[in-house]
Amino acid sequence: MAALRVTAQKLLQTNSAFSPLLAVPALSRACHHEPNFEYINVSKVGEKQNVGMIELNRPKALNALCDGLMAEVQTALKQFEADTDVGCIVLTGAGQKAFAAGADIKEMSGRQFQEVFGGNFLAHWSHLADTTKPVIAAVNGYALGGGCEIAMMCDIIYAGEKARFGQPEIALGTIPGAGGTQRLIRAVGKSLAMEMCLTGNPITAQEAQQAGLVSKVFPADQLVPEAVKTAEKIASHSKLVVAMAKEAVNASQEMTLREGLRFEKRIFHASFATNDRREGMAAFVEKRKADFTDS
Ligand SMILES: CC(C)=CC(=O)SCCNC(=O)CCNC(=O)[C@H](O)C(C)(C)COP(=O)(O)OP(=O)(O)OC[C@H]1O[C@@H](n2cnc3c(N)ncnc32)[C@H](O)[C@@H]1OP(=O)(O)O
Repeated sequence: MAALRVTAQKLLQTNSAFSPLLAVPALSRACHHEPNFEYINVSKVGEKQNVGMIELNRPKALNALCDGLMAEVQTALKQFEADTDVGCIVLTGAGQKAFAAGADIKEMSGRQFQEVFGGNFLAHWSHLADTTKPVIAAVNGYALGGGCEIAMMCDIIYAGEKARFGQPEIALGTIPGAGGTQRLIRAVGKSLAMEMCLTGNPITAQEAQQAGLVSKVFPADQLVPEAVKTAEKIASHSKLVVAMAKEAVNASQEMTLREGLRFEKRIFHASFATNDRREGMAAFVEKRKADFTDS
């Protein structure tokens, strides 16, 4: 309990001037099992405390994604995956200047080919894309390089009005390595993806929304509360069936239309094996609210 109080105090002190968490209407609570995170803030938020919140917290380095930070994100995601109360996760950056300005260039600059190739550098980042619970990226400010890539690993991207999305690796003499070319082309099409990767120029939140990278744009101070509101809505449904829906949507990126349609239908059939499908339909017929048991 004392540790919980200290963590909550730390959360408030660290970000009291600008933390988007403070704008979340429902009480946010630091996680019970929280190890000593150095680079991120982790809490459960929402009225029912069923939304996992991960806030990248290296504001002096514009939340650059050093190895330690990415390892902590992986740990927090594993915790939320295992937490049966959590139905959705929100990933955001501390402050409004940056979601994340990319991989930590200072850390990366001395690395050699044999180290990055031999050690399969960046492989562990994909944990974010493999999460079975839905993840919403709430992007204020810069989402550049790896920052844009981790946003694209999430299932939904909401942006603040001043967000900037870009793949500026070309100016560093390298190229995106955590899905920047592949996910971008699927999200915005070849011409814009190519332009972004070859010029390094970022696009605005509004351009990203028009092109399809972002689903909604909000005033900066409303971004996280809106993301939490959506996360709460998702968390109010059956976690089992939410995972099925997420898998079906994601499958389309890797399948032909014919394969995707078959896969979707089979998952739809599978939902009939769940108690929650029975409960959801019974609740509609009986004109009452469904009481899902995630079974
Ligand atoms: C994942 C893969 C495969 C690759 C990558 O992600 S490579 C990185 C791609 N990202 C970038 O190239 C962006 C680098 N940052 C910038 O261009 C600028 O910082 C900016 C345009 C985002 C903001 O410029 P501003 O003038 O407002 O702020 P700065 O003084 O430049 O930055 C403040 C502070 O943060 C440090 N910083 C920023 N980005 C990074 C980064 N990616 N890695 C490490 N450190 C970063 C910056 O050095 C400065 O700190 P110091 O004053 O202590 O040097």
